[in-house]
Amino acid sequence: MPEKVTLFFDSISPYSWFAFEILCRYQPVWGVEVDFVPFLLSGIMQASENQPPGFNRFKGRYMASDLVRNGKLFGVPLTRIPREFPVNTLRAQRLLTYVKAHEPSKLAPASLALWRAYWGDSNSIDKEDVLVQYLTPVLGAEMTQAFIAASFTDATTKQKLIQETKRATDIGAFGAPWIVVEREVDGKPVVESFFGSDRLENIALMLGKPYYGPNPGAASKL
Ligand SMILES: N[C@@H](CCC(=O)N[C@@H](CS)C(=O)NCC(=O)O)C(=O)O
Repeated sequence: MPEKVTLFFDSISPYSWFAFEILCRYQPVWGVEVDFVPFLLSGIMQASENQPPGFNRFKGRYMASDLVRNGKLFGVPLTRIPREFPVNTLRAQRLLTYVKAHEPSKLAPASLALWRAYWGDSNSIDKEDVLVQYLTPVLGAEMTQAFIAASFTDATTKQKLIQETKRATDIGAFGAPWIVVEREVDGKPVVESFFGSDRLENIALMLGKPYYGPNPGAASKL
């Protein structure tokens, strides 16, 4: 059984952005299979009877500075809590689900573009013109228009997003990023879940892989 890391994410979640970036950097270092899976955090919150941390004003205030500090630590251009927060990411997550199904190699750049739009540039990703602006450099103008139109109406995409959200709930997810690590120990499959972008070091330890901090490329040049 090959080692596999599955990252469930929603573009509303800035901590998912950190984990996604770091996992992209470590995938070639660790040589493990990585699967990025768009899900719907609002569905996870509902199913797990949890609440986004920002709903508590003390946690919300702390998060605002924690996020900017972590952006610097991880080398991710998160600048501030977006002007319009939260936004509904149903359209964005359906669109990423559609991209994964039809143009899988574009999932990572498309996801990163949406985080940059919302958490970097404070542009609301529930707006079609924002999706067009940020995805055109990734998919090209024609494909962007076609994918946006199709993903909003396609029944398979709608079902897939529901299924993936349910799959994460069934594994025990209560937040994002939700990271599932599959490996074999003594010939038996072992599956473990991790919550948060601050668990990459634990994952490295579990997989018996090196961890050089959030930017392995920079560390190797030291
Ligand atoms: N300590 C985690 C925090 C991650 C986090 O707060 N994620 C939010 C979404 S952006 C969440 O789902 N929170 C649920 C909870 O705190 O129970 C990290 O550094 O990544």
